[in-house]
Amino acid sequence: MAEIETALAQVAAEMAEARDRGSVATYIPQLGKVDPQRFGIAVAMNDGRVFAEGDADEPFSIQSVSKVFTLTLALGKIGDSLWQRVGREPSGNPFNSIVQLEHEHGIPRNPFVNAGAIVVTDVLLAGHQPREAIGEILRFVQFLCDDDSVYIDRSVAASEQATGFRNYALANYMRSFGNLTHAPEMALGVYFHHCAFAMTCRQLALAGRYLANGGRHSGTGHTVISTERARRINALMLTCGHYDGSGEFAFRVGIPGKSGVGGGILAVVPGVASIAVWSPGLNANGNSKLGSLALERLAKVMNWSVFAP
Ligand SMILES: NC(=O)CC[C@H](N)C(=O)O
Repeated sequence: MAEIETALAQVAAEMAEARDRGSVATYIPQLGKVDPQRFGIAVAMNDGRVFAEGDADEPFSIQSVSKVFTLTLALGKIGDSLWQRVGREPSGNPFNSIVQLEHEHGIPRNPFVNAGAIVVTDVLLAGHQPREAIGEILRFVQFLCDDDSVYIDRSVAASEQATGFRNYALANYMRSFGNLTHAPEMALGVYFHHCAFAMTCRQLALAGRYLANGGRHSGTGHTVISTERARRINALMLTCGHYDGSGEFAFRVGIPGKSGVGGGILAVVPGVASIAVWSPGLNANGNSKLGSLALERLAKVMNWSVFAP
């Protein structure tokens, strides 16, 4: 097995050479301004060591990677009753698709497509004002990575609030089936803000440690969630974390991962490490092109896979 430092340096050097870097998301205007040449990667090992390469200390918009943290909080809040409102199957459709919702009576396929994540956010909003719910999610993420400097990029949230017509459609549609308990603009206000969290690869890798460590915060030893739930969130990340590219990611990389249209991916090697990678250019499924490739290379040289002995 390769040394992690050497492997990371090799992967970063290879990515720096890459010509085809995908295209940055422009449907959220603010994300379209990010430099596609950026690349960062950080690995937080369960033994406490952290390794990083490239732009690993530059904050980026985590977007849908935040759905892992909101799912964790919602399961903590209402437990398995969440599954009455959200499914656990891959969708085989783009992240912002509306087509299945009609056939499936407003129950989204899984918590990682937009519709599912909006329901999860609706759960977190119960009993709170939107700003309190946003604060709770932010504090949770800051606690996970042990770093109060994680912040909300308000220009990204405002950009999406002004242009997120599909998400308004999804929320209104689910509300018509009774699967949204708050006004769509309230649930979406919280959703757009947690998608707009700005984090570095280092912070994100640290925040994901509990998933690599059986639900325990490996810094403090606190139980974040039960071991069983950590295992299940990892299973959902593997099957649904890359939308209609989830099968390909499992095939090529072989570990659970959750992508975001900001170009970030959080990936988990259960029992070993939490990895965050960032490259803003996306492939056709809206997942980071070089981020996926970097994880494929790293997993291969390190022999990291949930399918290998
Ligand atoms: N895949 C993503 O990262 C999508 C998140 C984005 N905020 C949206 O709702 O469109």
